[in-house]
Amino acid sequence: MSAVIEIEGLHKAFHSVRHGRRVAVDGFDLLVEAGQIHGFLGPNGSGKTTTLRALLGLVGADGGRMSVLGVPSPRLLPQVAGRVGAIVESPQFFGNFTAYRTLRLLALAGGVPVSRVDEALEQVGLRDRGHERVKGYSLGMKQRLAVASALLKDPELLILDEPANGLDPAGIREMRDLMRSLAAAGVTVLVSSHILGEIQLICDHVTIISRGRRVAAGRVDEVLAGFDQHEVLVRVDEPERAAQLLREAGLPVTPQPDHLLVGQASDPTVVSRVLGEQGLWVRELTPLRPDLESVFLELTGEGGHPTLPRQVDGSSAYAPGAGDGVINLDAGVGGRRGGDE
Ligand SMILES: Nc1ncnc2c1ncn2[C@@H]1O[C@H](COP(=O)(O)OP(=O)(O)OP(=O)(O)O)[C@@H](O)[C@H]1O
Repeated sequence: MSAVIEIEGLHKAFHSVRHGRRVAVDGFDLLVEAGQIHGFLGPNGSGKTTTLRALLGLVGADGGRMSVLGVPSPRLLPQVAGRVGAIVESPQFFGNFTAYRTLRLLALAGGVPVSRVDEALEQVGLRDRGHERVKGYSLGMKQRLAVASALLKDPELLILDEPANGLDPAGIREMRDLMRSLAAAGVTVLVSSHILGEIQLICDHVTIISRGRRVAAGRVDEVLAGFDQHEVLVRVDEPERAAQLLREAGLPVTPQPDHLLVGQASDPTVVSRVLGEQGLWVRELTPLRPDLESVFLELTGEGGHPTLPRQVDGSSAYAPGAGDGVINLDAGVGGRRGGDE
């Protein structure tokens, strides 16, 4: 896999008379490889937009190394700009123009064949409505028009900053389908968001940023596996007796009001066997898998974990240093490893 975006050690601080110096991005790393739909996740104000703006030369970085499609960015970005589509700042469209006219103007200005206009409208599902005025468009349609404007040059890489922002569930689903179809067509997509369910549904890889630093990166399933406690939820008629039997079998049990949480149950049949052998039959046995939301909340310290962000990393290219509160997951290996907390 070739690197499409590489960021190493990006630093950016803003200075203002009122707030003084504010560090927005603090030694951040990002690796996006060809063919990925890569989710860039972080809470509000964690540095996502600043990172993307710095990558594209819309704001100057204070330090770090960045490249896009193999060339140093932003210095040599113009060399590959024709292969990159990006929507980092919401484009404003003239309400009285149709989508077709809008894109035609952009195509002419950008030296793109006008024949691409219909194709781009088709790609975002606006072909049938392309001759309507933009002011009559829904927010979702405007977002899709924005994506169409980035697709005009038929890019290899598409960078989208919060494309689902402000969309209703139907609009979010349209955006998701659009990204999937682009990825199927071979476009590498980097999409920032704080809508975690969306990212989990669309993206194969993820990088999580918190307070300007990367706290997790890798394949979504590997990042999630690093947080799998192998817990199962058990419902049974005699919970107290069941808890005692399970503890005697060496399994940690946390009683809840209407069920038991049993840890270290990577093989849930152990639980049913221990209980069944004593005549206790389970009514429900559900393995609990972490989702991106719970992992995100834990990593970004927004879920009641006041500890410093830890790092989960499925990418060998940026194996974090030892002894810095890091969890390092080798590609393809689940489970927690390395220095934890
Ligand atoms: N032009 C600017 N001047 C001063 N501070 C800024 C500027 N742009 C961003 N910041 C600050 O940098 C930090 C990171 O902001 P950034 O917009 O990159 O975060 P974000 O992750 O994109 O957030 P959101 O999801 O809310 O868009 C914030 O504290 C923000 O206030």
